[in-house]
Amino acid sequence: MPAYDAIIIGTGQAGSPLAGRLTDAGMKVAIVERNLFGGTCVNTGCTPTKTLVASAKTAQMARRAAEYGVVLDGPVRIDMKKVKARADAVSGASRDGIGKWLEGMANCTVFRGHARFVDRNSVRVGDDVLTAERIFVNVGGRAILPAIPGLAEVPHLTNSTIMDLDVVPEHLLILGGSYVGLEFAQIYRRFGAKVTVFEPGPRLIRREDEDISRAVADILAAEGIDVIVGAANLAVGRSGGGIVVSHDGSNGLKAVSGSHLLVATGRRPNTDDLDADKAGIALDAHGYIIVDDALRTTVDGIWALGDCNGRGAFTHTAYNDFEIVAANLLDDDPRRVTDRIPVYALYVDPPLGRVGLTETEAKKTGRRLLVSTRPMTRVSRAIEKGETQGFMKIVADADSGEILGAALLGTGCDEVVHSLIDVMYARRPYQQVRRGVHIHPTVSELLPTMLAEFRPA
Ligand SMILES: Cc1cc2nc3c(=O)[nH]c(=O)nc-3n(C[C@H](O)[C@H](O)[C@H](O)COP(=O)(O)OP(=O)(O)OC[C@H]3O[C@@H](n4cnc5c(N)ncnc54)[C@H](O)[C@@H]3O)c2cc1C
Ligand SMILES: NC(=O)c1ccc[n+]([C@@H]2O[C@H](COP(=O)([O-])OP(=O)(O)OC[C@H]3O[C@@H](n4cnc5c(N)ncnc54)[C@H](O)[C@@H]3O)[C@@H](O)[C@H]2O)c1
Repeated sequence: MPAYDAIIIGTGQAGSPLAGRLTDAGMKVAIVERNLFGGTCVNTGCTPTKTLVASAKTAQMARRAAEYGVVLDGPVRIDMKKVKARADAVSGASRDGIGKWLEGMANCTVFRGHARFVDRNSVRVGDDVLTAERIFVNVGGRAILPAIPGLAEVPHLTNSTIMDLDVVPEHLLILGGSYVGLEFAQIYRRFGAKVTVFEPGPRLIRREDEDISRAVADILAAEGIDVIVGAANLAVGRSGGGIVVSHDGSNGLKAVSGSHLLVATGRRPNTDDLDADKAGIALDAHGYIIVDDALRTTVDGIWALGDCNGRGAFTHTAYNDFEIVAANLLDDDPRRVTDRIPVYALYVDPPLGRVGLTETEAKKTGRRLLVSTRPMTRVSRAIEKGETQGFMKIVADADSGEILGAALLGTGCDEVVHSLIDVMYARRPYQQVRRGVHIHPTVSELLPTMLAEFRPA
């Protein structure tokens, strides 16, 4: 039984950097990966999707070229094999970099295979049983396949298998109108597919404020994406050579036929095949590993990081989990999950940059609120770029001046939102940055103006 100082299960966004820190600290580490180095983000998540978003944006700008006085002879055509090759190359370089780094890391042994707990100190990988005093679980998650009638009988794609497509679907049907569904909806629409999104909820991206949902729906509708919200009793089946999605609409049963089906209905943690119970690790009702504020599981000497602990669902939260665990373990620095402010972006174009509470959530706190909004049609840089869709909204506490949250939907807003993120981390009231002079012409230059224009909510 090879004995290690630490075992890491999974080479996602937390596991690999943790291997680096632990070996630097002199520990002998085993890291186990059952599939591709780098996990979801690198192989089937952020990296390939944002590469596809870039191809889709280029196609869209090429279609709009004449508006900018740029002459392109002939219609825009998509070479999907090249689009895929570009995404594969970007992902591949990242994956190979991580693989080489781990395999060349002094004091680190890489095991390729599926890890299962044997007990609280040991893990089986194939014929090997590894033991260690410390075990770090970074197993991530995968797409949920919901219990929709007919789904098991029809060919369907997930965020993983859609990466293998090297043709543009004639008509892409998408179940789920949230991050995964909407990013792929716009990507494939811009590649020339007909796209229909089915969302059982009353609106798209339901966690956001209604005005944001509406604005995103308008942006997608303007590009010809069909969105069906309130789609009840969804069922799928075959129709000729294709697939049909049926749902109860306002006037009875409706059916839409398409060539491909993408399931984008949420994710589940990879804990069902981990034998976590053999180590005594407690899971919640959805299979997430229960952790405390320092990411310790219910078993001494076992930590859970990244998507599998249910405390975050993004690459930056998984990486921050690594920072928290390393700080507590190696630096005597009591970093906590609750120090983290929720931040994320939705990469439709224009993107939605988000930080903190939504306006709806802020209202529920009972605080007196200030709100400032500005349409992108009143942002010079957006006008100059010819990208005036969307609007920006900032919410603050009227008494303390604390910025509580922001939803910035507009060109460049995945970057612009970081000005506000930094003020929130610095725990400064908005008055301290309201008079800051930002660079003209940028979208960011309107943030001080918006802070000066706060009105009671
Ligand atoms: C389509 C899509 C787009 C996304 N875009 C973004 C984005 O733009 N920005 C963002 O911040 N987030 C994005 N995300 C989310 C982001 O990808 C995840 O939050 C992040 O990858 C989670 O990292 P992780 O380290 O928790 O797990 P993962 O990256 O999933 O890594 C887990 C690893 O563990 C391995 N593993 C699992 N079980 C075992 C086992 N028993 N034995 C051995 N190995 C095992 C897996 O093979 C995998 O390599 C996206 C997700 C999807 C699906
Ligand atoms: N830009 C980003 O950072 C980014 C991009 C993609 C994914 N992600 C991560 O991936 C996670 C998963 O994203 P997601 O969009 O798959 O899940 P989600 O949980 O955000 O949304 C799932 C959607 O599917 C709908 N749904 C549920 N059951 C359904 C059914 N049976 N039929 C049709 N629709 C159904 C839900 O109402 C919801 O709108 C996110 O939480 C996010 O953390 C992040």
